[in-house]
Amino acid sequence: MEIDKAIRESDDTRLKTKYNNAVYVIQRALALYSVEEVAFSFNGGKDSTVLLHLLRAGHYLHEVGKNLSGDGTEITFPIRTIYFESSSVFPEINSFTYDTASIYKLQMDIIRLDFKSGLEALLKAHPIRAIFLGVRIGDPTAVGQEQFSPSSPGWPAFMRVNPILDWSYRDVWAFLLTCKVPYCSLYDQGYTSIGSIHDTVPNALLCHSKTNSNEHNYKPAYLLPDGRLERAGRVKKGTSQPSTATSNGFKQDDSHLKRNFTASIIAVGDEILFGTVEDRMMPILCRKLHSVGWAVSHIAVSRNDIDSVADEVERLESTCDMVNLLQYESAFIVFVVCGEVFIYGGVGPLPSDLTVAGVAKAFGVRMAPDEEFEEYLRHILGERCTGDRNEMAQLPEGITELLHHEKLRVPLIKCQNVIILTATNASELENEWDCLIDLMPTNGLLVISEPFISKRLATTLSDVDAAQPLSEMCCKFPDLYIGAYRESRGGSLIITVKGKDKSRISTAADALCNKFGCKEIE
Ligand SMILES: Cc1cc2nc3c(=O)[nH]c(=O)nc-3n(C[C@H](O)[C@H](O)[C@H](O)COP(=O)(O)O)c2cc1C
Ligand SMILES: Nc1ncnc2c1ncn2[C@@H]1O[C@H](COP(=O)(O)OP(=O)(O)OP(=O)(O)O)[C@@H](O)[C@H]1O
Ligand SMILES: [Mg+2]
Repeated sequence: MEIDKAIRESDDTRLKTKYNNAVYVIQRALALYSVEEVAFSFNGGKDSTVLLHLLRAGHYLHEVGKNLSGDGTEITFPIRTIYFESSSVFPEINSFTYDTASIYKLQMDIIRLDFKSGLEALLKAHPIRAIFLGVRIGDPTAVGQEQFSPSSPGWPAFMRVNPILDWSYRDVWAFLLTCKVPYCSLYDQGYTSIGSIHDTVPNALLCHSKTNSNEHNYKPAYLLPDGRLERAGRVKKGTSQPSTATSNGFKQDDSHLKRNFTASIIAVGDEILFGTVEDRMMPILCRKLHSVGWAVSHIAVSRNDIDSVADEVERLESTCDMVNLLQYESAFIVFVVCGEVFIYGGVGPLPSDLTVAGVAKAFGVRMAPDEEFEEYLRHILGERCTGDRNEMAQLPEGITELLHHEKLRVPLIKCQNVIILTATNASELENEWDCLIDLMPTNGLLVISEPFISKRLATTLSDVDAAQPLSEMCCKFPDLYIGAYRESRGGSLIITVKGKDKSRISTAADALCNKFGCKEIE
C-alpha cells in the first residue's frame, strides 16, 4: 500500500507517530462499525485529502489484518463518501473533488442540501452510524471535540470520528508532500484554508510582489511559516472589506500588512507567590523579547498546581492567531497578531513540577510517553531517570515538538505556541534564549521583527495638567505606545513614546515637546 510504504520509509518520526495514531483511530472505528455503517465527509480541502489517504491506508491495514492469507492487492475502497456541493464552492475545489473520486474509485454521494438536512436524508436512506471528518484542533468547529464525538444536540444522531484532530498545519503538509498525493491547485496559489468563494482569499502572509509591478504572486501553502495563521485568508463574517478589495477579496498590498508580534510570559512557582524567592527571569525575558521587536502583552505568576497552570496557559495562548482589520487614516491595515507564550518553573521530576501537565490540560490532551525525550533523559540521567511511572518522559500528546540544539542537554519542549523553558537562573536563560534565536530560521520560531524605537521625554507638569493633552496624543497616534510614569512623586513626569516607525515617533515626540515644553532624555 503506497501510503503506508511512504510513511514507513520516511525518517520523519513525528509524522510517523501522527500517522500511526490516526490509522489506529480509523481501525478502531472500523472495528466498532461495519463498513456500511460509516461514511467519509470529503470536500476536496487539504485536511479531507489527508483523511482520504489515511482512510485508504487504515482500511487496507484493517482488511489485511482480518485476512492473513491474501496480500491485499485486491482491496478497493468501499467507504461511502459524501460531498456537500454548494453553488459558492471554488471551481478548482469542485473539479479536484470529482477528479479524486474518479482516480480512487470513490463511491461518492453528492448532496445539494445544507449540512443538517443533507445528513438527515443520508441517515434515513443508509444505516450510517459514524462519519469521518478532517476536522483539526484550531478549526473553529473543533471546539470541545474529541477523536470520537457524538454529533451536537439538534443534529441528526451519528458519531463524528476525527482521526486528524491533533494534527498541526505542518503535519498536514508533511503528509501530503511525503506521500506525493495530488491536492487542490489553489493551495499552490497561496490559499491555506478554503471555505467558499465569498469568504476566502489567498493568505497575505504568502504574498510577494513582483519587482517594479503591482502584480502579486503567492507562494504555495506549504511554505506558510506559522500554521496558526492558516486562516488569515478567511474573511470574517460581518467584516467589511477594505476599500481596495476586489471581487475576490483583498487586493493585497504589502504596505498594508503589519505583523504584530506579542508574547506572554508565565512564571510558575509557589515560592514567588510567597515572596520567598524573587523572580529575576521575567524582566530579562521581557527585555530579550523586546530586543527582537516582540511586545510582551501579559505576564503572570502561577502556583505549582495543574489547574492554575492550565488556566493561565488557556487564557494566554488564546490571544494568538488573531487577524484584525484596523482603519487608520483611511487605509486599512491588516494586523496579524502572532502570539507566543513562554512558561518556566515547575519543570522536572519533583512532586511540585506540574507545569508540563498543566500545559497538556490547557490543550485538552493527555500526557503520553515520548520515546525521543526519554532517550535524552536516559542519556544524561541513566536508567532511573524518569521515575517509577516514567513521569519525566511524559509529554502532552500530539501537540509537542522538541526543539533540539547542540548547546542544550535536553531539547526544549514546545506545545503549539507555548514554549517551556527549563532555565532556573539568568545564565541558563541566556543560553536557552540564544538557542531559540539560532533555531529561528529553521522552524519559524521567534521571527525577528523590526526593533522597537523609543524616546523618553521629561516634563515638570503635574499629572492633572498632563492628563488631557496626553490622552489627545494617544488618540492622534493610535499606532504608537504613549505612556507616562514617575520615578518619585516630586520628580519629573517621564513620557515614553514607543513604536516601530521612526518618523511617526519623531512627529509624536515633537508634538509632545511643543505641547508640554518637555525635554528628551536618554
Ligand atoms: C458530516 C458533517 C457533520 C457535521 N456535524 C456537525 C455537528 O454535529 N455539530 C455542528 O455544530 N456542526 C456540524 N457540522 C458542521 C461543521 O461543524 C461546520 O459548520 C462546517 O464543516 C463548515 O461550516 P462553514 O461552511 O460554515 O465554515 C457537520 C458538518 C459535516 C460536513
Ligand atoms: N462541503 C463539504 N462536504 C463534505 N465534507 C465537508 C464539507 N465541508 C467540510 N467538510 C468536512 O469538514 C472537514 C473540515 O473542513 P475544513 O474546511 O476545516 O477542512 P478542509 O476543507 O479539509 O481543509 P481546509 O482547512 O484547507 O479548507 C473537512 O475535512 C470535511 O471532512
Ligand atoms: Mg475547507
